[in-house]
Amino acid sequence: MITVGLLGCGNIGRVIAAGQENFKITAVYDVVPARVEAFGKEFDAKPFSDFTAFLAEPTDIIVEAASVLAATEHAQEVLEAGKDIVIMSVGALADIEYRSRLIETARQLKRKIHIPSGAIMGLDNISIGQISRIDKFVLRTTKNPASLAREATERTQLFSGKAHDCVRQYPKNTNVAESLSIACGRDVDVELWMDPDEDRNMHEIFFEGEFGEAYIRVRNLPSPDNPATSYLAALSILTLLKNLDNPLVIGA
Ligand SMILES: NC(=O)C1=CN([C@@H]2O[C@H](COP(=O)(O)OP(=O)(O)OC[C@H]3O[C@@H](n4cnc5c(N)ncnc54)[C@H](OP(=O)(O)O)[C@@H]3O)[C@@H](O)[C@H]2O)C=CC1
Ligand SMILES: O=C([O-])CC(=O)C(=O)O
Repeated sequence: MITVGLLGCGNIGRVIAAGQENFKITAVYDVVPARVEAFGKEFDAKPFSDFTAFLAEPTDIIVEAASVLAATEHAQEVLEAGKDIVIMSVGALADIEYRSRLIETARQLKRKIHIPSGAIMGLDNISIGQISRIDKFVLRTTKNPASLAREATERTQLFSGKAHDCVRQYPKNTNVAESLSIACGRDVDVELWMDPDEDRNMHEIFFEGEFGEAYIRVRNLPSPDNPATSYLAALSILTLLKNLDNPLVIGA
């Protein structure tokens, strides 16, 4: 049985904990002590408010489902402690120097950094961008203003530019832009819109290159506990965890 240390006892953490089968969350950590205590009690995991003690607990893998700040602060020490990590707050990897350091540490220590597909589809074959010519890559994300903690009476563009800049400005809403950039091997173009008539978290991907062209549209239901996060993102990381010990690897 794979043992998991969960960093972040929020919306995604709860979906993962409720779906445990071939893995067991044995240790949990969060910035909110009362939350981590209650979570530990509910899911029979040891609660920690001190990160060093959390990391020292024997676990096979740490799952970060907290924030870009948490991933930035802790991913390196997780790898240095000899553990694999799953990073949900992929925006942390927009810092190229930091990303390179993490990858180098993982390579030296023979550890893995897993990035779930999250709130999008198609990440598998978008990786062909690493070996093949790409002529156009645009991610257009549209959310209800409430999901962005804003108000608007009409469709409004919030951002147009590169993924790295977008995820820095909207770290709770555009991690997918960074996942796509890593998969495709370039800082992709991003548009972020808020639309009061859209009740879903919509991600449209326009992809053209040597292979031909693709258009992917995902209209996600928001998570019940956090409208900024699509429910698909929680399902995605849960699926990744369930397949960690599966010898059959599917997809690019
Ligand atoms: N890759 C992808 O496709 C997607 C990624 N995400 C990202 O996944 C992450 C988790 O999402 P979700 O579960 O919905 O978020 P929630 O806000 O519901 O839960 C996150 C939990 O982690 C806590 N937390 C935040 N910062 C830290 C820290 N530095 N150390 C310890 N605990 C911390 C939060 O506390 P507090 O409430 O006090 O902040 C909260 O309890 C987010 O970063 C989100 O942006 C979301 C959707 C898609
Ligand atoms: O959940 C989503 O739809 C996307 C999201 O918030 C992110 O990429 O951070």
